[in-house]
Amino acid sequence: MGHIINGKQIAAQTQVSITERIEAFTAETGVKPGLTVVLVGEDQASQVYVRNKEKRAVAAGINSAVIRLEATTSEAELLAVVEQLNQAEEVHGILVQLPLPKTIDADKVLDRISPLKDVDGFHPINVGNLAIGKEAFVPCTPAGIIRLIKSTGETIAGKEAVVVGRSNIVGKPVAQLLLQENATVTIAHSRTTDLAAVTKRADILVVATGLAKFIKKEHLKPGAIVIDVGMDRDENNRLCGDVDFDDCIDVAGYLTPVPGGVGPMTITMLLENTLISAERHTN
Ligand SMILES: Nc1nc2c(c(=O)[nH]1)N[C@@H](CN(C=O)c1ccc(C(=O)N[C@@H](CCC(=O)O)C(=O)O)cc1)CN2
Repeated sequence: MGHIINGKQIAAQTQVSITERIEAFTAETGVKPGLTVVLVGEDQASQVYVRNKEKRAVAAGINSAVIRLEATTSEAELLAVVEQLNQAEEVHGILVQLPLPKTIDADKVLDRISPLKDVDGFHPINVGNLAIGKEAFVPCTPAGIIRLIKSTGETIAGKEAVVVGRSNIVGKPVAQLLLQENATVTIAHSRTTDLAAVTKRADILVVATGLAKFIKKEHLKPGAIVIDVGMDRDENNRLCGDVDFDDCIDVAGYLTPVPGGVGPMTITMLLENTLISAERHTN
């Protein structure tokens, strides 16, 4: 039976140490890290995530604000809000919650956020700096994934890592981070022929396909560390991941559950990025 990686517990422990660092930073500088989240529209899941971000930011000692805008907000109006936040001295981190309404070009908005306040790590300058190993804001979900892998105590250097999925938000950045940790990295995707032959090589398998219970035990190397980034619905409309947990738990060495795996780490890493940004903005 593989070990379950308890993301909820690791996120809570990590939040305690970030809170202590924020306390020390504020005591030394008199500055409270500031985070503003912009939420456009009524997407139910986004509302829950944004409320959780606000609650956890406040608990960590961050000055947290949420700007809620109507679903009918135009792209120009949203860009003007981002511009104001770029100029606001007390705001160290800006996050525009995704998805945005279809009437708004998300890339255009993300590109307008100052790269120095881009705590999501989605701005092309941060993406580029991450790729060439320079100082960058690291996207929160990929950063959390690396922490979860490290929590197993296994070394990453020299291991075969396979990432299934090539999105800009998870697949590509997590591959970059694994490469920085000296893993041998393969990115597989929907056009990969004989996926199981590729995933079976993986000592570390990160799955971000968006397909419910897509990865079965036949895809795994016995003992592998398996990180499930999926947030899908099963046949009973229950939240599940891209990995068939019940099928894989006896073959994997370590496996993240859904819920309670990668998701909780995303918000923790956002708090850390906000602290890092406040430190960089404060001399
Ligand atoms: N600007 C951004 N937008 C979005 C991001 C992001 O990183 N930046 N990620 C997701 C949503 N998200 C945070 O914003 C997020 C998703 C899920 C979780 C989480 O803790 N999930 C729980 C389950 C929750 C449930 O029951 O529905 C879990 O996995 O245990 C946290 C944050 C898209 N948008």
